[in-house]
Amino acid sequence: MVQRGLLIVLSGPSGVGKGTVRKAIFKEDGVDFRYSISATTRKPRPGEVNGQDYFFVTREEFEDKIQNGDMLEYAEYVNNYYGTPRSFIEETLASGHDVFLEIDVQGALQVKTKMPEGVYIFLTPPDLKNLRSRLVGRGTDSAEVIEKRVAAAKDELKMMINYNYAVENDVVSKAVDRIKAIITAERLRVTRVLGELDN
Ligand SMILES: Nc1ncnc2c1ncn2[C@@H]1O[C@H](COP(=O)(O)OP(=O)(O)OP(=O)(O)O)[C@@H](O)[C@H]1O
Ligand SMILES: Nc1nc2c(ncn2[C@@H]2O[C@H](COP(=O)(O)O)[C@@H](O)[C@H]2O)c(=O)[nH]1
Repeated sequence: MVQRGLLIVLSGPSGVGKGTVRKAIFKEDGVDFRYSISATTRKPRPGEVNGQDYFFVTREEFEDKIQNGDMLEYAEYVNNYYGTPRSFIEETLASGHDVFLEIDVQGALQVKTKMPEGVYIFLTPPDLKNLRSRLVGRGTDSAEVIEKRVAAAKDELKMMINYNYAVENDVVSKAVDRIKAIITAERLRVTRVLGELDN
């Protein structure tokens, strides 16, 4: 029987560096995670590619997917829907591959309720001032949207307690090493629990 893959959920406020850290992890030697591409009603930013960064859909299309049960989780965040297509997660885990989700806090907590065996990692900024300057420095959002994202972050940080791990993203390479260590330990724990080392 194929051993089920590990579900890894990286979450935290917008601008903390989830995408930056995730891309750096994926470049590391020996890392073979499958990335779950989310669906969103947000408009693509310059350079974003449909089917690679997100599946960009209309509100009507997204609401149809919700109705059809196609979303493992979804959230409305700063006036747009974001969600995780269910079939990719189920099929990929069943085929024995590890799946990596990079989603907001509302969504991560929904997934944790449904799939508590996953590894839930909250990426935290050194402080809120730093978070705001990362959002400003990224240059992708209006001042109004940045204020909404920082306001959301204040509530999201309070949810850190519900995660298995908190990782500070002070320096990208350090955050990458911390997350890799967590995943190595979790994989060993899961293997042991399944009794693979009994023989
Ligand atoms: N450790 C770090 N130190 C300084 N800047 C960082 C660090 N990590 C990420 N950044 C910068 O912060 C900005 C936001 O990063 P990123 O887009 O990866 O955040 P995110 O959490 O994925 O955001 P969103 O949830 O909105 O997609 C980027 O400009 C990125 O280069
Ligand atoms: N609940 C979900 N949140 C998601 C998903 N995909 C991305 N996100 C999060 O939304 C915000 C905003 O993203 P942005 O690309 O507009 O900056 C951020 O926190 C993302 O991590 C998802 O499938 N479900």
